[in-house]
Amino acid sequence: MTTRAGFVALIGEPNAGKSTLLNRMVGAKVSIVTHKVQTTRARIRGIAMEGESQLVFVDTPGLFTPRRRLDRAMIAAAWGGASDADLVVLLIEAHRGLTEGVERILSTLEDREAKGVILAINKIDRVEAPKLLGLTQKLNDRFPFAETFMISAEKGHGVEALRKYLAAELPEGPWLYPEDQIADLPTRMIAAEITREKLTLRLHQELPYQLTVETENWEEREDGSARIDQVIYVIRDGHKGIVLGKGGETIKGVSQAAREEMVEFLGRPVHLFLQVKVRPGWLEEAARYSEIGLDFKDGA
Ligand SMILES: Nc1nc2c(ncn2[C@@H]2O[C@H](COP(=O)(O)OP(=O)(O)OP(=O)(O)O)[C@@H](O)[C@H]2O)c(=O)[nH]1
Repeated sequence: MTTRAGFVALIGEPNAGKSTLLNRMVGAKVSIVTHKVQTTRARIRGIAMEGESQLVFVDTPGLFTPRRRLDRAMIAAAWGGASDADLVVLLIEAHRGLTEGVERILSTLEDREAKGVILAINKIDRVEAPKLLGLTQKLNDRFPFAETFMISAEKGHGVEALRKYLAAELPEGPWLYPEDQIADLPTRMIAAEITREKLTLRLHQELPYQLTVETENWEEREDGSARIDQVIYVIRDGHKGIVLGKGGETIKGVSQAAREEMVEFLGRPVHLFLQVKVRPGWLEEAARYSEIGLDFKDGA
């Protein structure tokens, strides 16, 4: 039996549908979908098994024009992730086509002499077939993609075919993560991710970009419940206020929503304790960068 395994980087403009696609791909055989699981190579977003292949999806933050130092580090990490990956999938939006942003990404791919890049045209539910064919032609004239897929990450169209293709293209080799390790979910990380998601939902654009959630303590209680202590780290005092909200309203809401989801996920009662702490200087702390899997040798 030949096993295959490798890293797959999903790249694309913000809003292209990377998270949606990732969730689809990881699908029922979910292992981990979290920003918080790290390796020395890149941040792992999820692992999918397809036949005898293990696909490890690595994170690439949205590609945009970097302003701050951390942003630049993020971009470097994104590209680091892409160049480290065995396969790179460029996700673009069918109705937006070859935008300036996509053009920039293609130029970068050219500069880096990226080979075997797979094109996935997403949101095909939003355009008519003739337009789609024209776009496919245009993009393939612009860049030598190894393969083109037309998908709707949201509706699930074409996702299975893409996943099967990726699985077959991965290099032969042993699985990177033992099956039992995948099954044994890093629940702490998932719990942190749940809280982060609730913060995102509640704060929208206000969400401090450099916010992290960590599960600091997890205690199994005799009555079958779990006590989970988490810290929301922000980089400056002002952010603390945003997360807490007026009279603590925001954090209360977040805590309640997160707790409910954790109860559902764990199938037992949860006592959730959230704290907001300022970790100043985080931005400029090089050590932190490497800890969160960021590599800023290019450009930062
Ligand atoms: N119509 C349609 N909408 C989609 C499809 N896939 C994703 N979307 C929507 O597009 C939006 C962006 O999707 P995300 O998965 O968050 O995009 P992303 O690339 O991860 O975004 P960033 O995190 O900003 O980089 C969401 O509102 C999705 O529901 C699709 O196939 N069709």
